[in-house]
Amino acid sequence: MSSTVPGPLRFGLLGAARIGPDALLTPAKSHSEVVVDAVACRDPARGIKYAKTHGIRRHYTGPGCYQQLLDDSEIDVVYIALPNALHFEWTMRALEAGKHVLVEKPIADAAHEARQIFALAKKKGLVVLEAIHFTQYTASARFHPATQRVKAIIDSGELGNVKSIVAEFAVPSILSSLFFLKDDIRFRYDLGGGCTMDMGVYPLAAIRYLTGSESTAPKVRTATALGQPATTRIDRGMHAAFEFPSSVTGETYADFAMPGWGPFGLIPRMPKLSVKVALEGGDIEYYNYPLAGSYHWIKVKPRKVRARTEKAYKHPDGTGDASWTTYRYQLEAFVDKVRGRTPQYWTDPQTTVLQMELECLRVSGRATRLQSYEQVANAFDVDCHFEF
Ligand SMILES: NC(=O)C1=CN([C@@H]2O[C@H](COP(=O)(O)OP(=O)(O)OC[C@H]3O[C@@H](n4cnc5c(N)ncnc54)[C@H](OP(=O)(O)O)[C@@H]3O)[C@@H](O)[C@H]2O)C=CC1
Ligand SMILES: O=C1OC[C@@H](O)[C@H](O)[C@H]1O
Repeated sequence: MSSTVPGPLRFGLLGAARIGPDALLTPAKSHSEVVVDAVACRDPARGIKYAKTHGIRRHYTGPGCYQQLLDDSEIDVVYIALPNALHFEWTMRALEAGKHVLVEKPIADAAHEARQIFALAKKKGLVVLEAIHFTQYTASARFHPATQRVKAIIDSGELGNVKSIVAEFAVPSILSSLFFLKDDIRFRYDLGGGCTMDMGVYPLAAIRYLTGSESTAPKVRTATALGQPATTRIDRGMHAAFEFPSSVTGETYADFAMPGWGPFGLIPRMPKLSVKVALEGGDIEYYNYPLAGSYHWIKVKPRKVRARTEKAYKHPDGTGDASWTTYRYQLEAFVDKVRGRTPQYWTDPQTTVLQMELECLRVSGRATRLQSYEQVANAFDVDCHFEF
């Protein structure tokens, strides 16, 4: 069912989250069909300040504020930027309330929850999108032109078949405190924390998309959760190895606080933000794929031929805008879908569900509602290691 609401779609935010401005509030300013009309925040003072700072007309605060926003008949779409463990519950509640939903990644804690979400959305005729903004996985579902360009180079056959692909997203430990709060939701097991469900979502989505294996899950060879004090019960980082059809191998690495190297690990590492693809006839490196809209480069290195560097901030057919972030491209597609138009890029539910299957394989205990990494390892036929 497409939205027949006249005028702009009225968005409501569940949570006065830090990501709100980047993911929705700023992109909404350049979209004529979007108005962010209300925010719900448990803390009255913070909610009022957030609404004022971002020019949001209305706010709901205090206990019960999230449901009050869902019950608001003037809201058409809900953007959910709550801690991961709350995504499933509030997405289901929003759908029950008849709202379209843009929900932050990961869409839920487990694949069976993602299936329930899409089943309810279908029943209600509503749109749900997991906000993995830099790209999505189906051939027709790429939100940022740069990611689309890398896939086009691979698919062109210029460098032959893909042999292996490695995607990394890791913050050096010395920079960690700049990105994450001391009491960050990412470090809370009870809130669905852990690196795999947070930063780990990106490299996994990247290798699935770029190898064109969105409709079948690759085989997980190994999954190594990296150290965090056992008391927190979350993974600080995750390294995983995959095998795709045609023997293409893949690796992902994500880390909240990548240790240094050398004597006592004192020499800091650089942030890791690239996807590297090795093909029969050369290599491609795509730098800053998680935030390609801010800055990126694509280095194409054919064997025996001079390397070239490309950038792509607009689609080849001229659509989009060079100033658009990955989030803005995502919003464009989401609104088109809600309005019943054909978005230039979209993700079918099955690809989102499959991503959840893989995250669960690789993730901290929370993801599968199991109690320990050992149980995760036993629950799936995978070589899981836990290095603490
Ligand atoms: N797509 C992207 O690029 C990014 C996505 N994200 C995703 O967005 C979500 C929010 O992340 P982020 O903005 O960094 O997080 P914040 O901690 O800034 O926001 C989380 C929000 O959750 C609400 N909340 C509800 N219950 C709790 C609870 N028990 N403890 C803490 N907070 C609670 C708070 O709402 P209230 O205002 O009511 O207090 C708060 O505003 C996560 O799912 C994360 O994965 C994050 C960063 C980037
Ligand atoms: O989605 C995200 O993107 C950027 C990361 O730094 C962050 O932890 C994550 O939530």
